[in-house]
Amino acid sequence: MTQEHTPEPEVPAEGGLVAELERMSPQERAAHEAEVADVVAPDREIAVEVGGTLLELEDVTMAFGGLTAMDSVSFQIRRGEILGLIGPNGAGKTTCFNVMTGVYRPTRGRVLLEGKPLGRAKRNAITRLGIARTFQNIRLFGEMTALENVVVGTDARHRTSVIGALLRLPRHHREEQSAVDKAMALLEFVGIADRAADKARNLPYGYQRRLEIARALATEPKLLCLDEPAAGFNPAEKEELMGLIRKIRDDGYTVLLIEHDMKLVMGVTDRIVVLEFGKKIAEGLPAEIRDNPAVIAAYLGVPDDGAA
Ligand SMILES: Nc1ncnc2c1ncn2[C@@H]1O[C@H](COP(=O)(O)OP(=O)(O)OP(=O)(O)O)[C@@H](O)[C@H]1O
Repeated sequence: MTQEHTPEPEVPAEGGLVAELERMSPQERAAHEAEVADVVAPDREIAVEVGGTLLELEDVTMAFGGLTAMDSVSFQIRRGEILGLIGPNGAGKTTCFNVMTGVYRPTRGRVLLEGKPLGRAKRNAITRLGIARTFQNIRLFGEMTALENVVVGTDARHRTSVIGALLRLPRHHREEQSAVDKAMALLEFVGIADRAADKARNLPYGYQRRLEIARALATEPKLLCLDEPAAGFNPAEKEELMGLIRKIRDDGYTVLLIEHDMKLVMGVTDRIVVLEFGKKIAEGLPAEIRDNPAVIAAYLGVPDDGAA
Protein backbone atom coordinates (compact mmCIF):
# COMPACT_ATOMS: atom_id res chain seq x y z
CA MET A 1 0.00 0.00 0.00
CA THR A 2 2.49 2.55 1.16
CA GLN A 3 5.06 1.16 -1.22
CA GLU A 4 3.04 2.37 -4.24
CA HIS A 5 3.32 5.95 -3.09
CA THR A 6 6.92 5.80 -2.03
CA PRO A 7 8.99 8.16 -4.16
CA GLU A 8 12.11 7.10 -5.99
CA PRO A 9 15.01 7.43 -3.58
CA GLU A 10 17.37 10.26 -4.45
CA VAL A 11 20.57 9.19 -2.83
CA PRO A 12 24.06 10.49 -3.33
CA ALA A 13 26.41 8.43 -5.50
CA GLU A 14 28.11 5.58 -3.67
CA GLY A 15 30.49 6.88 -1.08
CA GLY A 16 29.55 10.42 -2.10
CA LEU A 17 28.18 11.63 1.16
CA VAL A 18 30.82 10.02 3.32
CA ALA A 19 33.62 11.31 1.07
CA GLU A 20 32.04 14.76 1.07
CA LEU A 21 31.86 14.80 4.88
CA GLU A 22 35.48 13.71 5.12
CA ARG A 23 36.58 16.57 2.86
CA MET A 24 34.91 19.19 5.09
CA SER A 25 36.84 21.31 7.57
CA PRO A 26 35.71 20.99 11.22
CA GLN A 27 33.85 24.34 10.87
CA GLU A 28 32.10 23.25 7.67
CA ARG A 29 31.24 19.95 9.28
CA ALA A 30 29.73 21.68 12.33
CA ALA A 31 27.69 24.01 10.11
CA HIS A 32 26.51 21.04 8.05
CA GLU A 33 25.52 19.08 11.16
CA ALA A 34 23.56 22.08 12.45
CA GLU A 35 21.69 22.20 9.12
CA VAL A 36 20.91 18.47 9.34
CA ALA A 37 19.71 18.91 12.93
CA ASP A 38 17.37 21.69 11.76
CA VAL A 39 15.78 19.43 9.17
CA VAL A 40 15.51 16.60 11.68
CA ALA A 41 13.84 18.67 14.38
CA PRO A 42 12.35 21.86 12.97
CA ASP A 43 10.08 22.43 15.98
CA ARG A 44 12.56 21.94 18.74
CA GLU A 45 10.85 20.96 21.95
CA ILE A 46 13.91 22.15 23.81
CA ALA A 47 12.97 25.73 22.98
CA VAL A 48 9.74 25.14 24.88
CA GLU A 49 9.83 25.06 28.66
CA VAL A 50 12.33 22.27 29.42
CA GLY A 51 11.32 20.46 32.59
CA GLY A 52 7.53 20.73 32.31
CA THR A 53 5.53 17.49 32.32
CA LEU A 54 5.17 15.98 28.85
CA LEU A 55 3.60 12.64 29.67
CA GLU A 56 2.03 11.38 32.86
CA LEU A 57 0.92 7.94 33.99
CA GLU A 58 -1.75 8.30 36.63
CA ASP A 59 -2.30 5.24 38.78
CA VAL A 60 -2.15 2.86 35.81
CA THR A 61 -3.07 -0.79 36.32
CA MET A 62 -2.93 -3.30 33.49
CA ALA A 63 -4.26 -6.78 34.20
CA PHE A 64 -4.22 -9.76 31.88
CA GLY A 65 -6.75 -12.15 33.40
CA GLY A 66 -5.36 -12.95 36.83
CA LEU A 67 -1.93 -11.42 36.12
CA THR A 68 -1.34 -7.79 37.04
CA ALA A 69 1.45 -6.63 34.72
CA MET A 70 1.23 -3.02 35.99
CA ASP A 71 -0.08 -2.24 39.44
CA SER A 72 -1.09 1.40 40.19
CA VAL A 73 1.96 2.85 38.46
CA SER A 74 2.34 6.65 38.44
CA PHE A 75 5.23 8.70 37.08
CA GLN A 76 5.89 11.69 34.88
CA ILE A 77 8.20 12.27 31.94
CA ARG A 78 9.52 15.82 31.70
CA ARG A 79 10.20 17.65 28.47
CA GLY A 80 13.76 17.37 27.26
CA GLU A 81 14.86 14.59 29.61
CA ILE A 82 16.11 11.05 29.05
CA LEU A 83 14.12 8.89 31.46
CA GLY A 84 15.22 5.30 32.05
CA LEU A 85 12.61 2.61 32.75
CA ILE A 86 14.28 -0.40 34.31
CA GLY A 87 13.41 -3.54 36.24
CA PRO A 88 14.05 -7.29 36.19
CA ASN A 89 12.54 -9.51 33.48
CA GLY A 90 8.74 -9.49 33.54
CA ALA A 91 8.60 -6.31 35.68
CA GLY A 92 6.10 -4.66 33.30
CA LYS A 93 8.33 -2.31 31.27
CA THR A 94 7.14 -3.32 27.80
CA THR A 95 3.55 -3.41 29.04
CA CYS A 96 4.09 0.18 30.14
CA PHE A 97 5.20 1.12 26.58
CA ASN A 98 2.20 -0.75 25.18
CA VAL A 99 -0.19 1.16 27.41
CA MET A 100 1.43 4.48 26.46
CA THR A 101 1.28 3.76 22.73
CA GLY A 102 -2.30 2.50 22.57
CA VAL A 103 -1.56 -1.21 22.12
CA TYR A 104 -3.43 -1.87 25.40
CA ARG A 105 -6.06 0.21 27.13
CA PRO A 106 -5.28 0.31 30.88
CA THR A 107 -7.57 -1.64 33.17
CA ARG A 108 -7.49 1.34 35.55
CA GLY A 109 -5.90 4.79 35.60
CA ARG A 110 -4.96 7.01 32.66
CA VAL A 111 -2.13 8.29 30.52
CA LEU A 112 -1.97 12.02 29.78
CA LEU A 113 0.09 13.64 27.02
CA GLU A 114 0.54 17.37 27.58
CA GLY A 115 -2.25 17.20 30.14
CA LYS A 116 -4.77 15.54 27.79
CA PRO A 117 -5.86 11.95 28.46
CA LEU A 118 -5.08 9.54 25.62
CA GLY A 119 -8.38 7.84 26.43
CA ARG A 120 -9.45 5.47 23.69
CA ALA A 121 -7.03 6.83 21.08
CA LYS A 122 -5.75 4.10 18.75
CA ARG A 123 -2.11 3.47 17.86
CA ASN A 124 -2.01 5.65 14.72
CA ALA A 125 -3.74 8.51 16.48
CA ILE A 126 -1.24 8.30 19.33
CA THR A 127 1.64 8.39 16.82
CA ARG A 128 0.13 11.56 15.35
CA LEU A 129 -0.28 13.02 18.84
CA GLY A 130 3.48 12.61 19.25
CA ILE A 131 4.53 9.29 20.81
CA ALA A 132 6.84 7.05 18.74
CA ARG A 133 8.57 3.84 19.69
CA THR A 134 11.02 1.22 18.61
CA PHE A 135 10.62 -2.46 19.42
CA GLN A 136 12.67 -5.06 21.29
CA ASN A 137 12.53 -7.19 18.14
CA ILE A 138 13.37 -5.10 15.12
CA ARG A 139 10.34 -4.47 12.89
CA LEU A 140 11.42 -3.05 9.54
CA PHE A 141 10.15 -3.53 5.98
CA GLY A 142 12.99 -5.83 4.94
CA GLU A 143 12.39 -5.60 1.19
CA MET A 144 12.28 -1.79 1.22
CA THR A 145 15.39 0.38 1.22
CA ALA A 146 16.57 2.12 4.35
CA LEU A 147 15.41 5.43 2.86
CA GLU A 148 11.97 4.06 2.02
CA ASN A 149 11.55 2.70 5.55
CA VAL A 150 12.06 6.22 6.89
CA VAL A 151 9.83 7.83 4.24
CA VAL A 152 7.06 5.51 5.45
CA GLY A 153 7.54 6.98 8.93
CA THR A 154 6.99 10.50 7.59
CA ASP A 155 3.60 9.38 6.21
CA ALA A 156 2.15 9.76 9.70
CA ARG A 157 2.55 13.53 9.25
CA HIS A 158 1.25 13.88 5.69
CA ARG A 159 -1.84 15.97 5.09
CA THR A 160 -2.80 14.79 1.61
CA SER A 161 -5.41 12.08 1.29
CA VAL A 162 -5.12 8.84 -0.67
CA ILE A 163 -7.15 10.60 -3.39
CA GLY A 164 -4.56 13.43 -3.39
CA ALA A 165 -1.82 10.86 -3.88
CA LEU A 166 -3.68 9.06 -6.68
CA LEU A 167 -4.40 12.32 -8.50
CA ARG A 168 -0.79 13.39 -7.94
CA LEU A 169 -1.94 16.76 -6.58
CA PRO A 170 0.81 19.39 -6.24
CA ARG A 171 0.64 19.24 -2.46
CA HIS A 172 1.29 15.50 -2.62
CA HIS A 173 4.36 16.13 -4.83
CA ARG A 174 5.71 18.69 -2.39
CA GLU A 175 5.14 16.39 0.55
CA GLU A 176 6.80 13.50 -1.27
CA GLN A 177 9.92 15.50 -2.01
CA SER A 178 10.15 16.94 1.47
CA ALA A 179 9.64 13.43 2.89
CA VAL A 180 12.64 12.16 0.91
CA ASP A 181 14.80 15.11 1.98
CA LYS A 182 13.77 14.66 5.57
CA ALA A 183 14.33 10.91 5.49
CA MET A 184 17.80 11.42 4.05
CA ALA A 185 18.61 13.94 6.78
CA LEU A 186 17.40 11.46 9.41
CA LEU A 187 19.58 8.68 8.02
CA GLU A 188 22.53 11.02 8.20
CA PHE A 189 21.54 12.06 11.73
CA VAL A 190 21.60 8.44 12.97
CA GLY A 191 24.81 7.77 11.02
CA ILE A 192 23.68 5.37 8.29
CA ALA A 193 23.20 7.62 5.23
CA ASP A 194 25.90 5.69 3.36
CA ARG A 195 23.51 2.70 3.15
CA ALA A 196 20.33 4.65 2.25
CA ALA A 197 19.73 2.67 -0.95
CA ASP A 198 20.28 -0.79 0.57
CA LYS A 199 17.37 -3.06 1.42
CA ALA A 200 16.75 -3.00 5.15
CA ARG A 201 17.24 -6.75 5.43
CA ASN A 202 20.76 -6.46 3.98
CA LEU A 203 21.92 -3.93 6.56
CA PRO A 204 24.17 -4.97 9.43
CA TYR A 205 22.30 -5.47 12.70
CA GLY A 206 23.53 -2.23 14.29
CA TYR A 207 22.40 -0.27 11.22
CA GLN A 208 18.96 -1.87 11.43
CA ARG A 209 18.62 -0.70 15.04
CA ARG A 210 19.60 2.83 14.01
CA LEU A 211 17.19 2.67 11.08
CA GLU A 212 14.36 1.85 13.49
CA ILE A 213 15.25 4.97 15.46
CA ALA A 214 15.33 7.10 12.27
CA ARG A 215 11.93 5.76 11.27
CA ALA A 216 10.47 6.57 14.69
CA LEU A 217 11.96 10.10 14.52
CA ALA A 218 10.35 10.55 11.09
CA THR A 219 6.95 10.76 12.77
CA GLU A 220 8.21 13.94 14.54
CA PRO A 221 7.48 12.62 18.01
CA LYS A 222 7.33 14.67 21.16
CA LEU A 223 8.33 11.52 23.01
CA LEU A 224 10.59 8.80 21.62
CA CYS A 225 10.32 5.44 23.40
CA LEU A 226 13.26 3.07 22.86
CA ASP A 227 12.70 -0.56 23.89
CA GLU A 228 16.10 -2.14 24.54
CA PRO A 229 17.88 -0.39 21.66
CA ALA A 230 21.27 -1.85 22.68
CA ALA A 231 20.14 -5.51 22.70
CA GLY A 232 22.82 -7.57 20.98
CA PHE A 233 25.36 -4.72 20.82
CA ASN A 234 29.02 -5.04 21.75
CA PRO A 235 30.54 -2.48 24.19
CA ALA A 236 31.80 -0.19 21.38
CA GLU A 237 28.37 -0.18 19.71
CA LYS A 238 26.73 0.56 23.07
CA GLU A 239 29.06 3.52 23.54
CA GLU A 240 28.08 4.85 20.10
CA LEU A 241 24.42 4.34 20.86
CA MET A 242 24.76 6.38 24.05
CA GLY A 243 26.18 9.17 21.93
CA LEU A 244 23.23 8.95 19.53
CA ILE A 245 20.65 8.99 22.35
CA ARG A 246 22.30 12.11 23.82
CA LYS A 247 22.35 13.71 20.37
CA ILE A 248 18.63 12.98 19.98
CA ARG A 249 17.89 14.66 23.30
CA ASP A 250 20.17 17.59 22.48
CA ASP A 251 18.17 18.03 19.30
CA GLY A 252 15.11 18.69 21.41
CA TYR A 253 13.42 15.34 21.83
CA THR A 254 12.28 13.69 25.05
CA VAL A 255 13.39 10.07 25.38
CA LEU A 256 12.05 7.14 27.39
CA LEU A 257 14.52 4.27 27.46
CA ILE A 258 13.99 0.66 28.48
CA GLU A 259 17.39 -0.96 28.81
CA HIS A 260 18.90 -3.88 30.69
CA ASP A 261 22.50 -2.73 30.41
CA MET A 262 23.08 -0.84 33.67
CA LYS A 263 26.22 0.92 32.47
CA LEU A 264 24.32 2.36 29.53
CA VAL A 265 21.29 3.31 31.65
CA MET A 266 23.39 4.96 34.35
CA GLY A 267 25.55 6.70 31.75
CA VAL A 268 22.87 8.24 29.60
CA THR A 269 19.72 8.90 31.64
CA ASP A 270 18.77 11.97 33.65
CA ARG A 271 16.32 10.10 35.88
CA ILE A 272 15.26 6.50 36.33
CA VAL A 273 11.98 4.76 37.24
CA VAL A 274 12.25 1.20 38.54
CA LEU A 275 9.50 -1.41 38.24
CA GLU A 276 9.34 -4.80 39.95
CA PHE A 277 6.42 -7.23 39.61
CA GLY A 278 4.37 -4.44 38.02
CA LYS A 279 4.87 -1.94 40.84
CA LYS A 280 7.04 1.16 40.88
CA ILE A 281 9.64 0.55 43.59
CA ALA A 282 11.90 3.58 43.06
CA GLU A 283 12.34 6.80 41.10
CA GLY A 284 15.28 9.19 41.15
CA LEU A 285 18.64 10.25 39.79
CA PRO A 286 20.92 7.49 38.49
CA ALA A 287 23.22 7.77 41.52
CA GLU A 288 20.23 7.48 43.91
CA ILE A 289 18.90 4.44 42.05
CA ARG A 290 22.30 2.76 42.06
CA ASP A 291 22.44 2.94 45.85
CA ASN A 292 18.76 2.21 46.53
CA PRO A 293 18.48 -1.00 48.66
CA ALA A 294 15.08 -1.96 47.18
CA VAL A 295 16.52 -1.73 43.66
CA ILE A 296 19.64 -3.70 44.58
CA ALA A 297 17.43 -6.36 46.18
CA ALA A 298 15.15 -6.51 43.12
CA TYR A 299 18.14 -7.14 40.86
CA LEU A 300 19.78 -9.63 43.18
CA GLY A 301 16.47 -11.39 43.74
CA VAL A 302 16.54 -11.09 47.53
CA PRO A 303 14.16 -9.24 49.88
CA ASP A 304 15.40 -5.70 50.50
CA ASP A 305 15.97 -6.38 54.21
CA GLY A 306 18.57 -8.85 52.97
CA ALA A 307 17.09 -11.60 55.14
CA ALA A 308 17.03 -14.29 52.45
N1 LIG B 1 -0.53 -9.75 26.32
C1 LIG B 1 -0.24 -10.33 27.47
N2 LIG B 1 -1.02 -11.32 27.98
C2 LIG B 1 -0.72 -11.92 29.16
N3 LIG B 1 0.33 -11.61 29.91
C3 LIG B 1 1.15 -10.63 29.46
C4 LIG B 1 0.91 -9.95 28.23
N4 LIG B 1 1.90 -9.03 28.06
C5 LIG B 1 2.72 -9.13 29.12
N5 LIG B 1 2.27 -10.10 29.97
C6 LIG B 1 2.86 -10.48 31.24
O1 LIG B 1 3.02 -9.29 31.99
C7 LIG B 1 4.23 -9.36 32.75
C8 LIG B 1 5.09 -8.16 32.41
O2 LIG B 1 5.61 -8.35 31.11
P1 LIG B 1 6.48 -7.25 30.35
O3 LIG B 1 6.80 -7.82 29.00
O4 LIG B 1 5.79 -5.95 30.39
O5 LIG B 1 7.78 -7.20 31.24
P2 LIG B 1 9.19 -6.55 30.94
O6 LIG B 1 9.58 -5.81 32.18
O7 LIG B 1 9.13 -5.78 29.69
O8 LIG B 1 10.10 -7.84 30.78
P3 LIG B 1 11.44 -8.09 29.89
O9 LIG B 1 12.51 -7.29 30.51
O10 LIG B 1 11.66 -9.55 30.03
O11 LIG B 1 11.11 -7.67 28.48
C9 LIG B 1 4.89 -10.69 32.43
O12 LIG B 1 4.54 -11.60 33.45
C10 LIG B 1 4.26 -11.06 31.11
O13 LIG B 1 4.23 -12.46 30.94
